Amino acid sequence: MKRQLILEDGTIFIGTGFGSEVQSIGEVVFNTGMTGYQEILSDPSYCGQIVTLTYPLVGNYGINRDDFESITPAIQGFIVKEVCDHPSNFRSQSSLDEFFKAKNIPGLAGIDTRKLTRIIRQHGTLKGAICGMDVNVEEVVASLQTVSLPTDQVKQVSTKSAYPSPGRGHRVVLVDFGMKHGILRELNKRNCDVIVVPYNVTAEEVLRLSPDGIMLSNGPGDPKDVPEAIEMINGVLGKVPLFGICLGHQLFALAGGADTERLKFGHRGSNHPVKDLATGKVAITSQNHGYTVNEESLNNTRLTVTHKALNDGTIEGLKHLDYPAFTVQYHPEASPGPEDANHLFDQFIDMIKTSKKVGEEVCQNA
Ligand SMILES: NC(=O)CC[C@H](N)C(=O)O
Repeated sequence: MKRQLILEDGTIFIGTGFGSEVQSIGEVVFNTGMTGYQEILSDPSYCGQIVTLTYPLVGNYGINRDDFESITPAIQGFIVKEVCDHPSNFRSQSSLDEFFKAKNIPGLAGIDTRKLTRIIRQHGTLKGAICGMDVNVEEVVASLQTVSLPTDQVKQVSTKSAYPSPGRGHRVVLVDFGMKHGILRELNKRNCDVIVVPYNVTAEEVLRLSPDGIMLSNGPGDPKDVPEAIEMINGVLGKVPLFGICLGHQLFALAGGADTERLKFGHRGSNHPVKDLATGKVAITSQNHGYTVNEESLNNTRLTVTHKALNDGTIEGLKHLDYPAFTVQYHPEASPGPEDANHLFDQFIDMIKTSKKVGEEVCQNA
């Protein structure tokens, strides 16, 4: 069935609908990954957004049991050049069409997604609506121009209550701002005794769980929409080693007194080069973010830049000068994407071990 994408600047793309036939609106963003569509569409950081892929044929290996990054996708819509109706893979359980119907998410195929991407690159991220052909386009454009999108995305996707993911190793409190399951998998692989907690947990509640380390997850939206997390981070900083990813990195920066700002069209893909300023080594990383830390705002803080993006020079990593705490803007858990940065989870575990050792020595000398 014919359906369309209407952008707030009045551009229209007419294609064929798949999945649900509901009308939806959201921020239209593009991802340049050549594979990994299941992880992308189930990454909670895309909550409230309509995602388009620049890779032209999507759905070939279907949807399987194993590759989800969350239980239910939080995207507002999915736009591809060509959707595969008959996936072929031993793991495939359903096609994209069947999956999106079951999840009540609209899809649009048959449009020039690279042209759409160029428009977004030129104008910056735009709001858009996926709808049928029977709407009044002028009215839709006018409402897109005036509507404000929700700001409670983190609340929508974070866990409602704490739950354990037990292990025999270090206890890690993982603050779920819209966590990709890949982060939990990486901690589990390292035998961590993980407790996942909601986004609005207080510092006291975190410390009462006696963590050896605190992990701040990725998540959707503007970091400034989560002030309770900034307060929590300041309450735990210096008391327990801390590692943050993506939204966790941005919140760490805000807690440290720095500022964040919106990027024109964001970084979303699986091949973003990032330089480690200490070693000069470049990692190819998986990324999905629309905000970044403002470099000048770091001037009077105790935070220092550890990593930079090679494409546009934006900040990709920070560490605290006084406390065991570091964060990255990119995704060391990949899912999807290259695993060049996976060692950062080991660095976190090493930081926990060192802190424990220092703590023991202090106790012995007391
Ligand atoms: N993946 C993330 O955690 C994204 C962080 C934030 N929502 C941004 O878009 O910049």
